[in-house]
Amino acid sequence: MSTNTPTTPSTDAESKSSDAETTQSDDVSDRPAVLEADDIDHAYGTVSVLENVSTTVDAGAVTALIGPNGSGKTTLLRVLAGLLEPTAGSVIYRGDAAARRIGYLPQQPAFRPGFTVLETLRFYSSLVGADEAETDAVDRLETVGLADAADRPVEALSGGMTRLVGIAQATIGDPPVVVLDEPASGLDPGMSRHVFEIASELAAEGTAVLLSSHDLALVDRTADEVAVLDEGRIVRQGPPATMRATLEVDSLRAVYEESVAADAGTVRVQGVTDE
Ligand SMILES: Nc1ncnc2c1ncn2[C@@H]1O[C@H](COP(=O)(O)OP(=O)(O)OP(=O)(O)O)[C@@H](O)[C@H]1O
Repeated sequence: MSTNTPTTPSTDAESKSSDAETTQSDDVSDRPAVLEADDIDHAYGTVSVLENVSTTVDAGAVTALIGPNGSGKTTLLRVLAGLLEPTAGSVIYRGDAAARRIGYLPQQPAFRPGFTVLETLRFYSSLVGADEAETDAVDRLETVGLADAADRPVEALSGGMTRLVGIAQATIGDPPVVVLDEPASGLDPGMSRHVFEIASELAAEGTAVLLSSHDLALVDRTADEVAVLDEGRIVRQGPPATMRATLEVDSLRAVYEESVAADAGTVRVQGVTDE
């Protein structure tokens, strides 16, 4: 990911965390941009939510958006995923031709009641023309650890299980870009780690994975690139190790605290909170 906002230089050595469990990719040099966003603004009515965001989302990498509540992460993800038209600027897809270019997990996934988990995923597989819709659906369920829930009606799932079905749904058709809005929200610690591992595995296979998260420890360990969003602007971006080194701090949490203006305990509401 690159932006026209403050950036930090990256080197291969710096991009690798010393954490033994890190899954960050080794090589940052040959990741082609799959999505290219240029000078994005977005406003809901008169409320400006994104300003001058220019960035790329790269193949073979996990890119994480972090930022306070209301800073514009969901809005930016939806613009990049092509689900929301920006008020100004453009998003260009530069990936390969694909039946499904972008898979998307919404912040609050919901599925039509009355069908089982397997039927639901089979339906999504058939939409993207998967020849082996049944096998594909079963594989996705196994990947997210939900094979035992295959025959359960979707309305009988817990919140965390529904999110896992959403993640499975987002990867159907092997889209070159997978956008996950807070994929670990509501998941227990083990499943949160598992979901980030899935993101890493997708990136290792060449997928451009873009996610948002408030779990800074998992982001620190997993993401190849991080963009810090504050009040609709990317205020810092780069590999987490580079950001830590630049600011001479030992955690992404400290980078975050140095980068955002929000006071703990107060949500800055764009269009309402005074500058
Ligand atoms: N449909 C909408 N109409 C008007 N304002 C909206 C709409 N959706 C979002 N907003 C406003 O846009 C701003 C950014 O919201 P967004 O959901 O993108 O933030 P976020 O960073 O994803 O927040 P969170 O971490 O709480 O999920 C907020 O001030 C929000 O109230």
